[in-house]
Amino acid sequence: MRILLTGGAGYIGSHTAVELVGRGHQVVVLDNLVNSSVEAVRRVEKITGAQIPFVEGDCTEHRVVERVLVDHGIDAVVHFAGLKAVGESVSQPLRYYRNNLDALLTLAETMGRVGVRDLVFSSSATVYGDPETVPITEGSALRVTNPYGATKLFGERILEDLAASSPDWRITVLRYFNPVGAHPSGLIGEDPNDIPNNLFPYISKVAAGRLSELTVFGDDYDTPDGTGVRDYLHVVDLARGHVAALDHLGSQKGLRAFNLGTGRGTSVLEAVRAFEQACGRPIPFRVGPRRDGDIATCFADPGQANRELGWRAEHTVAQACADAWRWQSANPDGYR
Ligand SMILES: NC(=O)c1ccc[n+]([C@@H]2O[C@H](COP(=O)([O-])OP(=O)(O)OC[C@H]3O[C@@H](n4cnc5c(N)ncnc54)[C@H](O)[C@@H]3O)[C@@H](O)[C@H]2O)c1
Ligand SMILES: O=c1ccn([C@@H]2O[C@H](COP(=O)(O)OP(=O)(O)O[C@H]3O[C@H](CO)[C@@H](O)[C@H](O)[C@H]3O)[C@@H](O)[C@H]2O)c(=O)[nH]1
Repeated sequence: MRILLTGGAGYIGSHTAVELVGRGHQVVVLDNLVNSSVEAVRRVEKITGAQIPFVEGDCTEHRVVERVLVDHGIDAVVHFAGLKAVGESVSQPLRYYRNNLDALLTLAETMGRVGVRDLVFSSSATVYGDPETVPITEGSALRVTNPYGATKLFGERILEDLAASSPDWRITVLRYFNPVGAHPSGLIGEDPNDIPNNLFPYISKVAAGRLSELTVFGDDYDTPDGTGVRDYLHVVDLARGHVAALDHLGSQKGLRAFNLGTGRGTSVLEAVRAFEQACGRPIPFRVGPRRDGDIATCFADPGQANRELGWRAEHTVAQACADAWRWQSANPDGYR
C-alpha cells in the first residue's frame, strides 16, 4: 500500500515509517515540522534504504492535503500530526483545539472528497482520564482532564460519526499508553525541543549530564512504592501496532478502537533503576510534590489488540532504556 503519514517526521511517525517500509509498504510523509526535523526522515531513509517522499506542509490546508493524496496515489492514511504537550495545552487551549481538530477535519474532508477512506488515528490513554479500575479496557469510561485530551476525545467522536455516516469508511483509533525508547540503530528517537516534560526523555538528559537531577513527582500515591505507575511501551512495538492495524483495516467494518500497551505497570522508581542499569551510571533524583493532574496508576488491557490485530508488545522496559540511551549518547543534541 501507499500510506500517507501525517506528522511522520515526529517521534512515533518516524519509527512507524521504518516498520511499514520493512513490511513492503511505500510511505509518504506530510509534516509542518512544528515539533520535528526533516533529518528524522533522512535517517529513516538511511535505516531502510528506501526513498521517502517528504512534503513540508500543514494538515489544516485543504489544498496541501489534496495534492499529497492525489499526487502520490495514497491508499490509506495514518494521522499522527498534532500538538501533544499536556501542560502547554492548558496554557494555550485554543492553539491546541485549532491545530488538532482543524487538522483532523481538513484531512477527513479531503480524504472523503478524493475517495481515500482508510484511516488510522493516533489517540491516547489520556481519553480514560483517571480510570476507576486497571487494567483499562476499551470499554472503560471516557473522560478527559485537559485540552490536549479533549482534542483526542473529540477527534474520536468526529471519526465515530464519520464512520457511521457511510460504510465506505474504515477507521482505526489507536489509544497509545506511554511510548518510550528508540530504534535499536540509535539513528532515530525522541527529540524534545525544550526541557522534557515526560519521564523517559528527562531521565535520558539527566543520565547524559545535561540536566542535574530528576524530580520524582510524588511518592505518596497508593502504589507499591508510592510513585506513579504507567504502561511504558517500546516505540518499535507501538510502530508495529500500526502495521497490524493497517493489515486489519481491509477486513474491518466501520470504526474500531484498540489499546496499545504492554499490560504491565512500572513505577517511576523502577524506571529510574532500569535506566541506571542501561547506562551504567546513577540517576540523581529527589522527591518533589505531585504534579497537577497526574494520576496514580494507568496501564492497559491490550487483550483486544492481541486477539483481533494479532499484535502484542515484545520489548521490555530494560530494552527500551538501552535503546533510549543509545540514541541519547549518539545524538546528544537530537537532530540538531
Ligand atoms: N508520545 C506520546 O506520549 C503520545 C501518547 C499518546 C498519543 N500520542 C499522539 O501520537 C501522535 C504522534 O506523537 P509523537 O510523540 O510522535 O509527537 P511528535 O510531536 O514527535 O510528532 C507529531 C508531528 O506532527 C507534526 N504536526 C503537528 N501539527 C501539524 C500540522 N497541523 N500539520 C502537519 N504536521 C503537524 C509535528 O511537526 C510533529 O512532527 C500525536 O497525535 C500525539 O498526540 C503521543
Ligand atoms: O520529571 C518527571 C516526569 C514524570 N514523572 C512521573 O512519571 C510518570 C510518567 O509521566 P509522563 O512521562 O509525563 O507521562 P504521563 O503523565 O503518563 O503522560 C503521557 O502519557 C499519556 C498516555 O499516553 C499521554 O496522554 C500524555 O500525552 C503523555 O504525556 C508520572 O507518574 C509522572 O508523575 C516524574 O516523576 N518526573
